[in-house]
Amino acid sequence: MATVAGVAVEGGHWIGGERVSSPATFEDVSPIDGQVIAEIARGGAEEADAAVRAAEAAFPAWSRTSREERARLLHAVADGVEKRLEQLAIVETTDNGALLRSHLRGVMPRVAHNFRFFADRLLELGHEDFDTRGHRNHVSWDPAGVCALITPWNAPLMLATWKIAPALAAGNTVVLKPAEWTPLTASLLADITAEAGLPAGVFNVVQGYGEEVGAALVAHPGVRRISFTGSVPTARHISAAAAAHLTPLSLELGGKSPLVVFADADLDLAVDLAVEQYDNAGQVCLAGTRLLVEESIAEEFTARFAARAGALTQGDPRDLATDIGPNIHPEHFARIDGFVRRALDAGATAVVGGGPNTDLGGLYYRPTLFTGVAADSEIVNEEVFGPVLTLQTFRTEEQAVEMANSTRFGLSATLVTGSEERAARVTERLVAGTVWVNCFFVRDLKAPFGGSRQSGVGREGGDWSFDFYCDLKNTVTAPWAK
Ligand SMILES: NC(=O)C1=CN([C@@H]2O[C@H](COP(=O)(O)OP(=O)(O)OC[C@H]3O[C@@H](n4cnc5c(N)ncnc54)[C@H](O)[C@@H]3O)[C@@H](O)[C@H]2O)C=CC1
Ligand SMILES: O=C(O)/C=C/C=C(\O)C(=O)O
Repeated sequence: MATVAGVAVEGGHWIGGERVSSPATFEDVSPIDGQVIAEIARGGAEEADAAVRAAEAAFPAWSRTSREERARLLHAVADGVEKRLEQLAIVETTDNGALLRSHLRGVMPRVAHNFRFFADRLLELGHEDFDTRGHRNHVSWDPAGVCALITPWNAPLMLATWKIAPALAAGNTVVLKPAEWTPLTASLLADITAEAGLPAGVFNVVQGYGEEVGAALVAHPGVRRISFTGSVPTARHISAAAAAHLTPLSLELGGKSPLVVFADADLDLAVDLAVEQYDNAGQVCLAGTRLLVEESIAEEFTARFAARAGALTQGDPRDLATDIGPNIHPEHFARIDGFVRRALDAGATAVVGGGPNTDLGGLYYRPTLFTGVAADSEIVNEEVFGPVLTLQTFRTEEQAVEMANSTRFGLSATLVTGSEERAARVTERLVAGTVWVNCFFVRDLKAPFGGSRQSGVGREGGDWSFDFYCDLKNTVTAPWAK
């Protein structure tokens, strides 16, 4: 048990409704100041197996629990999240360095909303009936079984509960493997589910490294669904493991999304939206990191952007006035810096930032904007996952579309334009799971969410989540004899 920012957090796994330790542990380090904040159990194949078995044992009763009761319990979990919102927010900030302000105002309320939304959606989920030559077709959503959920560190509890809530609502049991850099809020969530009255084994957490407990979990024959959010290389490993048992999987991966600004745009709005892409120190998969700006306004846009970016406050994420906190980990910081150095070596110009924030030290990287970047350069095509944007210009709508679609990713795209007709024309041709027009990150959980190309496989959200987490069954019944 550790005390993090005054909150007691268990470092063990949560398996079958009990805390379980492992012979080995690893240190959880805060990106804010490099302090070790907790010792966490380092699971492996044994713990993955124990968690899947606990989830298998809990499945028959949970899958037959009425929809109303499942929904009630998920609302009770949401109540627990809301009751402990401040604790969850400060623990998450201490663990991953994202802004306390965001956790308090947006992220943790969204965590509660994830549970409430899917609880309510479950009760609305209809069943389809139709006739074929007098025979009745009845389509039902049957729970699939044990779901293995593997999640990243950039928005740990929000991205985990976005999967946990629909998986549980659908009548499945869950084994969650949070990222090893941010294990803490998953552990607090285990306490909250127990307090809410979720039966033992319905929700389990295994802690540890991806290559160890994560790999064992996704290769387990008892797992019926795998949902993963993270990087493309890890997705390849997980897909290969899933192939062995033909386990259905959902992948939400990285991006290199365009933010396209046309000359007819409201320039103040365009600059606001562009600066917003530094949110979470650039560690947002959906971020529009490639600014594509119509040539005639590029000079003015760049000047205004530089002024706005220069006024951002970088510092301790626990301070509510801070706009940009630290990046997650020294390894990740070095990776970001590598991208920036190679871009500079290749001749790019840093009109904003261009290196670590040496005044603050630690893991603080200056928000950076590059111009003079080649279309085929690394910095334009590879995901940095840090506060690093590029700016390229275009002359025609055709060219803008071509540039927007030019990477191997297709997660999101943002358009800023004053023309409704143009927005419709361009949107139709963009390869992206989500397109925002004159806005960014407006999310309705009813909407399908996921990526095209190498940004993902499949969609979750709304009824698409139930489609993924269930085995759809069609029962065809002949007319009964009268
Ligand atoms: N599309 C989306 O919604 C999002 C995508 N991402 C992407 O994730 C990346 C950053 O997150 P990271 O945590 O660094 O990604 P990552 O792929 O390294 O790790 C994600 C999770 O996978 C686990 N893992 C690693 N190797 C594994 C293996 N062999 N088997 C099973 N599990 C394994 C890790 O322990 C962690 O829990 C970025 O590329 C980002 O774009 C991040 C957030 C949202
Ligand atoms: O809104 C969602 O469901 C997913 C959002 C993704 C992020 O916040 C992220 O990758 O940072």
